[in-house]
Amino acid sequence: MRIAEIRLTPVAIPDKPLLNCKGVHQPYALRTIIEVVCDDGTLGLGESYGSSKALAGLRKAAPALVGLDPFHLHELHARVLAALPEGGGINAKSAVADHRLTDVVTSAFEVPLMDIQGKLLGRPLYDLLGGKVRDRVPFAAYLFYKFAGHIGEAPDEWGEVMTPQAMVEEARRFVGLYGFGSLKLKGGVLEPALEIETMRRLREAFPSHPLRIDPNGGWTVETAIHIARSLEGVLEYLEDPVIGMDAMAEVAAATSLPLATNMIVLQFDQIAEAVRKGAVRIVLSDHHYWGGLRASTHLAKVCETLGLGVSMHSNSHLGITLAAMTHVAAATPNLSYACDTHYPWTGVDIIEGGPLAFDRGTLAPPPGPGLGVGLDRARLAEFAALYDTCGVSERDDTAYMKQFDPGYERRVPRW
Ligand SMILES: O=C([O-])C(=O)C[C@H](O)[C@@H](O)C(=O)[O-]
Ligand SMILES: [Mg+2]
Repeated sequence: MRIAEIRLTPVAIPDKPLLNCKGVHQPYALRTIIEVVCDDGTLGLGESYGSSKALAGLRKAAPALVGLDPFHLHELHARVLAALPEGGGINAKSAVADHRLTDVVTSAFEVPLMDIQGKLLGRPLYDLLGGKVRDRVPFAAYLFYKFAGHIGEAPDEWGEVMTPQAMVEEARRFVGLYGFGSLKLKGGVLEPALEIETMRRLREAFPSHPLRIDPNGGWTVETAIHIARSLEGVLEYLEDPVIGMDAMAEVAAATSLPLATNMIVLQFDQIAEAVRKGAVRIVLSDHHYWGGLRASTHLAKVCETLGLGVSMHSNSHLGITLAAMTHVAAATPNLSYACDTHYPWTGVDIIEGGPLAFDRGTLAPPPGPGLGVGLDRARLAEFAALYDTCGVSERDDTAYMKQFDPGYERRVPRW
């Protein structure tokens, strides 16, 4: 059995005006849907980034994969490396760490190949990753400060969330709708005193929910140490308070709070330095840039060996990604925290049966075979058409923020 055809479909999906330290989410988030078809007709599905660099890499590597045996994942990686000798990162504007293009492309195709393997074997994908160690995977509510609505549009159903009290209401709604048992706040948006107050109010309103905050490196070392000390005993972990390995190590040395990251440890060769410097105690995995589902389980094993915790990162995404995250999380014994997900903010999907439904903040991996999700071709065509017409061709939170506030400047650290 060989790969006969690969189809790549960039899509745009509606997003909300969610704030972070670099600006605000545009009205559409971009993704690429990947279909790998074998010569017997078996179809594997995948989902990856929609940035132009990621898409160009996927398009360049795809022809080199025709003829590949879907079980030969080492050969997949070798062919991707050969097809993309220029390497590089995937983000147009990355000032700091970036995701390695060859890992992103390998991962984007590894998921559909494993979907195919599962279908051929008649087994759910988690069985190809060692079997599930949990029936349901816990996810965290991903809380964002937000504007009421997009430019030129009426307020959305979540309305404006720009104060600590409004954030408590957002959290209540998330927990009421989806049952999430952990809360993550995207920080670095309001001045530090207000974000400390937000976390304290969340603690009062949700006394037993683990809490975390992630300003994406939006604070100076001084600000981060002040905030960390103010929130000791309140947070389960503090994610990427500052930018850079040395700055993270400085903050880590000054607080009892464990630091987590998806910004300074993005590749296997960055783990040793982080451990040597004591910069992080928790690494966020993400199969889209760590090199795939198997690489995510390898990362978890390395973390176990080094005494590091494992959590899971997300970006705005659809159900193929969520299914893949759930399979790998179900098969990761030392996943020590609820996984991040942006999924509820998206609210639409291109998978059959519509969006996957959380129950008490958890998801069971779709039963398979493979990923256990199918494509709704009408919805795929709809969001592919939106990609062509929506006017967003690259994520740029800062440029969109300038439309709300012409004087806005991108500053990291901001506070
Ligand atoms: O944990 C993280 O750093 C993220 O989820 C990255 C995302 O890009 C987030 O900052 C966002 O959606 O604004
Ligand atoms: Mg993060």
